[in-house]
Amino acid sequence: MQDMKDNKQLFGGSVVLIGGDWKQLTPVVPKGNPEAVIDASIKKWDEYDHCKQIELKKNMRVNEDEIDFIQELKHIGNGDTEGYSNYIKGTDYIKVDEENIAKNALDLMNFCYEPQWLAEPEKYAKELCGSAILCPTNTVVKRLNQKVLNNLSGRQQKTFFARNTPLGDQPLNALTDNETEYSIEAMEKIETAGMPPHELNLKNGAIVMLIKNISVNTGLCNGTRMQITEIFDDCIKCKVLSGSRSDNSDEIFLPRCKFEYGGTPSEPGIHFSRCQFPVKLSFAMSINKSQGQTLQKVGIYLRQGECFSHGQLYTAMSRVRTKKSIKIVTAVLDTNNVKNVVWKQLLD
Ligand SMILES: Nc1ncnc2c1ncn2[C@@H]1O[C@H](COP(=O)(O)OP(=O)(O)OP(=O)(O)O)[C@@H](O)[C@H]1O
Repeated sequence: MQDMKDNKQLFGGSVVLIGGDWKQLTPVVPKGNPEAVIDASIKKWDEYDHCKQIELKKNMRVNEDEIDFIQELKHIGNGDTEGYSNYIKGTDYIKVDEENIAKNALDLMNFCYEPQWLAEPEKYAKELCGSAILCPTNTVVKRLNQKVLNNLSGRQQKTFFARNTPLGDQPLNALTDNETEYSIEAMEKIETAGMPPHELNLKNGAIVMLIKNISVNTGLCNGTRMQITEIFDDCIKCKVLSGSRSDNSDEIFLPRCKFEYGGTPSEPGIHFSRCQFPVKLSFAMSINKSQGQTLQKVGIYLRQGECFSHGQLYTAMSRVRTKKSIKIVTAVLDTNNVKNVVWKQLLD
């Protein structure tokens, strides 16, 4: 901006509006400890002192009559130990109210995805799309997605295996047999948030998330939720259910796309390209991926691991409009306590 406007002031003298919520998740720093994450915050930017902060005070997502829930979300987001009776003194745990507890994954699944919705997924597309199971890590997300998919009745089911091709100097055929086997296996095992899996299980009626910006202007962007309506060998047909195209339930055809992995310090190991449909199952998703979404029901699954990073619990709980739209499976059976990580340096 400075170059374009030939002006050495910050942003070339233009007014720039940056929006965000300090209580929500931070940018991801691969393998970063809390100090590294805090260091990556905009608060550590040299020019941060030049920014004027304007506070938006009203929660527009939560229903206006949910006064206690609005207050509770503030307490959780700010990590308040005072004035919030659900805080367990001397710890970073809070007690979840009984009405928001689910006993296990099955309970949670039945809450988020009612059996009748799974039996007639096309009829209940909006309902299925309005729900999500959220977890702190992607490994658990994958397992839960498969569980819901198994319970979904769909007339067509297909598994698509990606084509993984090594990039860089050494082609696979230059390696010995053992090395080739190892390299192929290594590529197939790699899963990241920004790339579809090597093995993609799809079914008619399944809820998936687009993981590539196809056309931002027309609402087909990373994070758009859709329902699979037809599966072909070389493309999939999907109904768009979230974002600007959701009102007219547009249907689109998606071909396979190329994704690239490696070649950067945050993506160690083999450098390769993966050719796969640009979607991931999205009955369950990571809390990070849910940031920005508004949902009708949220199931938070913590049995395989508590929230471990700043703002995860707050982000997960603040996706919905009412408190009764949340159920949580806590880390330990018969305990209602969940960990709430808040790094105060990131707050105001
Ligand atoms: N001006 C408004 N009038 C009515 N409702 C609004 C308005 N702005 C936002 N909302 C409601 O709040 C919800 C969240 O809005 P939006 O996604 O723009 O907020 P956000 O700041 O990006 O939220 P978050 O960061 O928590 O995801 C919307 O789905 C909508 O229901």
